[in-house]
Amino acid sequence: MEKSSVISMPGTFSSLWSMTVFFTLQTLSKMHWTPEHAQPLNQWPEQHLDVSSTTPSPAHKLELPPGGRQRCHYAWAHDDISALTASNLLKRYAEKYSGVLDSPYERPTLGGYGDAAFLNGAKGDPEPWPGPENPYPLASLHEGLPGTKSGSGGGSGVLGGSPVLAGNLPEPLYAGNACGGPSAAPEYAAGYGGGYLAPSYCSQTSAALPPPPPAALLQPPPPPGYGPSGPLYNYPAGGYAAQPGYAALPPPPAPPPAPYLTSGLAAPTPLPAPAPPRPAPASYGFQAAAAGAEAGVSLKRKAADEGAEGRYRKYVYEPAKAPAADGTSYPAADNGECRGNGFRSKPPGAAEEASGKYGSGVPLKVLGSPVYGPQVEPFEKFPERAPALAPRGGFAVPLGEPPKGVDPGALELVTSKMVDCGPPVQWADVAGQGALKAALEEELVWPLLRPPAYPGSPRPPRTVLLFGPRGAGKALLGRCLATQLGATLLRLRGATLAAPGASEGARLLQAAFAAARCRPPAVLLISELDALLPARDDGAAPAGALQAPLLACLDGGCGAGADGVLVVGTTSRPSALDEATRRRFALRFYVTLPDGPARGQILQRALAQQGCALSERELAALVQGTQGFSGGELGQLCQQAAAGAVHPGLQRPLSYKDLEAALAKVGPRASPKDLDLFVEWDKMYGFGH
Ligand SMILES: Nc1ncnc2c1ncn2[C@@H]1O[C@H](COP(=O)(O)OP(=O)(O)OP(=O)(O)O)[C@@H](O)[C@H]1O
Ligand SMILES: [Mg+2]
Repeated sequence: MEKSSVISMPGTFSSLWSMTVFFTLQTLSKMHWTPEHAQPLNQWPEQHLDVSSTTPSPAHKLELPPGGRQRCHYAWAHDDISALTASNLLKRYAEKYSGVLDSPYERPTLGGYGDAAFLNGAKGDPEPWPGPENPYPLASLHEGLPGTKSGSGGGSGVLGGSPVLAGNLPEPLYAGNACGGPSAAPEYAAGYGGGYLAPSYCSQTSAALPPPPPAALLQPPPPPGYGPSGPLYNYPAGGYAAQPGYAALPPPPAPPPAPYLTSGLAAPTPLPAPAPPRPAPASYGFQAAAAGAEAGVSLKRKAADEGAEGRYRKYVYEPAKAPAADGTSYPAADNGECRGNGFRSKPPGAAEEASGKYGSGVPLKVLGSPVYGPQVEPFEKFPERAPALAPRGGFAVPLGEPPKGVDPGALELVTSKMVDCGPPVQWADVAGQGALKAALEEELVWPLLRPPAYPGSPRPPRTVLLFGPRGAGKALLGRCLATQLGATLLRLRGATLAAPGASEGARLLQAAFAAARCRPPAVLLISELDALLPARDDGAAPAGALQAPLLACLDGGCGAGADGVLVVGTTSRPSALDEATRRRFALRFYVTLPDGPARGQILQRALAQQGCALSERELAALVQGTQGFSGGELGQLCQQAAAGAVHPGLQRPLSYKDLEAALAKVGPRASPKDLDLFVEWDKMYGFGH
């Protein structure tokens, strides 16, 4: 038997029907295709099955890709069926379906047919065919066939199936389109000759289907505002509505103050009579240093500057008080005995207890430039006091003997000239610098006063470097440290030591360290430390011959290695310190210029000393006009104003006009560049606070 052609069945028929026609056509050997076969399948019932040949006609040939065949499993006719069987089959199914074939019908829409029945032309089971799943909704079959109309014509398939079929065949077989595609089928062109090839080739549509969408399109759609064409962040135009419970959010923090601008008092309204023009201090950059220095300050320490309650309240600058009734700036000693650093009969701890630990009720002295000089007392007259004080941890050591090798004459000179007998300085006496004061107390004073936690516990630092512009209060803080430690204060000036020559300076230096060791606890305050070192910036004079003795003494070679001595070095030229010297100072803190509020406090206090009280507006204007002034320069300003107010034969109180006039003569010395260098050095070598 000649190889039969491929005969596929309409997809809209039931499997039974397909098998019937299939086998009928299959077994009618020697049948030949006639042009009648090219008629649409909906005309089949009216036509006889005049199949006389298995030779495929051009209309039977489908250009189907292999994939389509695999997926569709359409039937292949073959010739291994006997003539008898074929005859029987033909007879049987012709009888069975004669009524069907002969009856007129209406063309239903394809949507009424199931999609499982004709998935495979050879399988009529209602169960789903275990073939590959179609991940995408299939397009209409006809879109993929040659000669079909594109578009979504609403016509039914050619073999859309008759209502008779629909009624006769099992329900599940007609649940929809055989291919699972859209139920609407386009109409075919009039000349289309593939009546047999009508839309039942459901699986073949996979080849003709448009390519699957890209994977990106299969993703769930992004939320609004995140689409590729949408804006990156879809902020509502008017901002987010207040959420319940979040309505009272505070406004975002203000940006940090601009460099070199005051962050303190508000700019006052201009005064009626402006001062004569002076090199504008407002453009001065002094606040950059403060801002940079305070960038990393903890809130805890910042609270000190803001006058917060609690343990840091003691750092708050005390308001100005009038001088003592007797006119003396400092309380007279009970017995006139100088114990160094202003200590007299009462230890600082006792004074604190009497006046409240954090300064409330402290009998204030008037600050400003102290009018005292180092009060001298012979070494032998040092009072006994250390044992009487509260336990001071490692800092309280028994009196030491003068170390051997120290020149007794120099020792005598040091003790007579360098012991500071000025008044004690409390934290509250230093305006501003809250963070620095807290850092000094936490990292220096407390560890020194606290008893060692255990034998062999690390030693607290014994050296600290305070660096910053001239007059910023470095020495004042050194004095304050001595007060807090209840220590004898010995003050040295680098320039003074270097002046008499290298050998004499070295002798004095060693004697100072030795004297400090003899009277523990002691604070040795060495101002202008850079004067002892080789000049690095300007290449000028001092040969730096004192550097070696200084380093030796700092290492303990001058008897200063004892526990009871704290060395405080200050400098306004930290860049002059080489690494060896720098390393000798365990702590390095930047003493910044006073900010606006601190300037106001210093001015108030200094002016009160002069018997001058400015109005709030005048004081604010003065604070604004003294940006970049150090504490020392503010004191000079007040002194200059006071000098201007004195006329021969006329003594009048100091007024704001005098201060304005003084502003034309006294100005800040540190330039913005200097301040930037401090900030840089602090970043590199400082400890921050
Ligand atoms: N924060 C401050 N509060 C109160 N007074 C201050 C403050 N800063 C400076 N002063 C006053 O300014 C004057 C100069 O201060 P001090 O001698 O401590 O400055 P300094 O930094 O040591 O200067 P120098 O680098 O020239 O040695 C002192 O009279 C001091 O009382
Ligand atoms: Mg000083």
